Amino acid sequence: MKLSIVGSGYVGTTIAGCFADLGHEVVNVDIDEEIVETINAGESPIHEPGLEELIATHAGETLSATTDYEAIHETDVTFLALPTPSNEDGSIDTGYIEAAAQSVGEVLAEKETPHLVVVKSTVIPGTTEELVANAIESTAGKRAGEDFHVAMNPEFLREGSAVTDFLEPHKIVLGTQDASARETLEAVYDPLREQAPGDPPVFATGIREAEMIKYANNAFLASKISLINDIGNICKEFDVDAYEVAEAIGLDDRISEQFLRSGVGWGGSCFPKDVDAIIAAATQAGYEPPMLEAAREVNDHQPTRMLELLDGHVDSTDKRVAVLGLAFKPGTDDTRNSRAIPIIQGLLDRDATVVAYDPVATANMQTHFPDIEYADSAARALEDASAALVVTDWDEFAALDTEFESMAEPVVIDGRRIIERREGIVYEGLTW
Ligand SMILES: NC(=O)C1=CN([C@@H]2O[C@H](COP(=O)(O)OP(=O)(O)OC[C@H]3O[C@@H](n4cnc5c(N)ncnc54)[C@H](O)[C@@H]3O)[C@@H](O)[C@H]2O)C=CC1
Ligand SMILES: O=C(O)[C@H]1O[C@H](OP(=O)(O)OP(=O)(O)OC[C@H]2O[C@@H](n3ccc(=O)[nH]c3=O)[C@H](O)[C@@H]2O)[C@H](O)[C@@H](O)[C@@H]1O
Repeated sequence: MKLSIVGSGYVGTTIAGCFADLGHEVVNVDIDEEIVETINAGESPIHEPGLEELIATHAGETLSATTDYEAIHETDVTFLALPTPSNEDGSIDTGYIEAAAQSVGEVLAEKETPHLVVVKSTVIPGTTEELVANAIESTAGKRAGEDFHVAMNPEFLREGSAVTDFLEPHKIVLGTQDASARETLEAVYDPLREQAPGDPPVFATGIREAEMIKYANNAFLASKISLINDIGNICKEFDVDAYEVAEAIGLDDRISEQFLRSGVGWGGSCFPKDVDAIIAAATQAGYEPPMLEAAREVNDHQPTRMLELLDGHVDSTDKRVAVLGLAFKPGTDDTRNSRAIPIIQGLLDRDATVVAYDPVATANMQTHFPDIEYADSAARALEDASAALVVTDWDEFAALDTEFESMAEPVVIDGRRIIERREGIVYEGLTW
């Protein structure tokens, strides 16, 4: 099939490369010329394992990119993979998706053959059928459900494993309001289902349900982490190892072992944004969700607890303190909503001299904190430091050993259970 994908960021580029690899003819439409040129040169504009190879293989053949929305005219299906960032009050900013939908409508005005517009972005229930359909109608001069169709197909990939997650999904959720849209979307995913291990189930549902499923999925996972952090904090009070507890409860199929790593909490471009967005939307609708508010509160508090553990060992005023790990999780250079941000801010509030290290995320953190010191290795960050705070579970931190000997005071506060307790260091785990 011929697919156009509007927005070529983490989601848009990943699904473009994967759909091309599955045999579809794909064009990426993005307003960013540099991204477009990069894809057309056979390179990936984002760092994701396996994506560079897919783009190199298919660019110039069945994969291309353009800034010209006209390319949509030649395609059957358009995916909208636009950002839906947070407004000040936590609600989603629908400006990007509305602008893109209007541009799509301008092209559909001249198109005579059937067209399906699929929302891939994470959006509040009602956005696809109302805002997106209306925006297209306004510029196309056509009717949704008659002249063109809309659908919602949430995405569950994770950064750092985006290609594998997309090609080997736990489920494919198709939100449609009519049979023809559902059949078209099923045809888009048929090649993926044929090759994916375990024949992932297709969950056909309504558009609003599909929109909500995405928020429910992320809210549930974020809450699961907050719950294990709450339990972990209790464990710490009773000198109980929260990781032993998590391992045991994870053996119960009803709980499952995944997302039970307690520590300094969840960050990234999605969990915080999506939890905020669904709380804001629910509150506006008249229901304040106490569980989700508590999940957010626990998450906001974990960095404070980590800093309080530090205070119990060291007065960090005018002392060098190492922060190991700046990315919101290992395998990415993304620092959006990283737990390192409140940790660094808390250290600066204590007048500590912060020396930070991350294998790949230094440049991104420099935009948040241009004036702190950045080391080029964990070993250098530890030199003369009176404490080290471990914020990201990069594997290389597990290998640190004699490097701790160069610290002024060998206090290690571990927010991710990545350093082993050992002789010669004063070790504090956040929840163990
Ligand atoms: N990043 C992730 O891991 C996941 C993200 N999502 C959701 O997918 C959506 C997209 O997220 P990302 O890919 O991370 O965003 P992103 O910020 O990485 O990429 C968005 C792209 O859209 C382009 N763009 C903006 N306005 C445009 C316009 N009018 N026309 C054409 N292109 C335009 C930007 O230049 C950028 O390349 C969001 O709603 C997000 O919540 C869902 C699952 C996973
Ligand atoms: O909507 C999205 O964008 C995506 O958000 C998350 O993916 P992502 O944010 O890339 O990364 P995760 O692996 O889920 O980690 C999120 C945060 O939770 C933390 N985490 C994760 C697992 C855990 O057990 N404990 C824990 O603290 C990580 O350190 C990280 O800060 C979801 O896992 C994806 O399914 C979803 O598509």
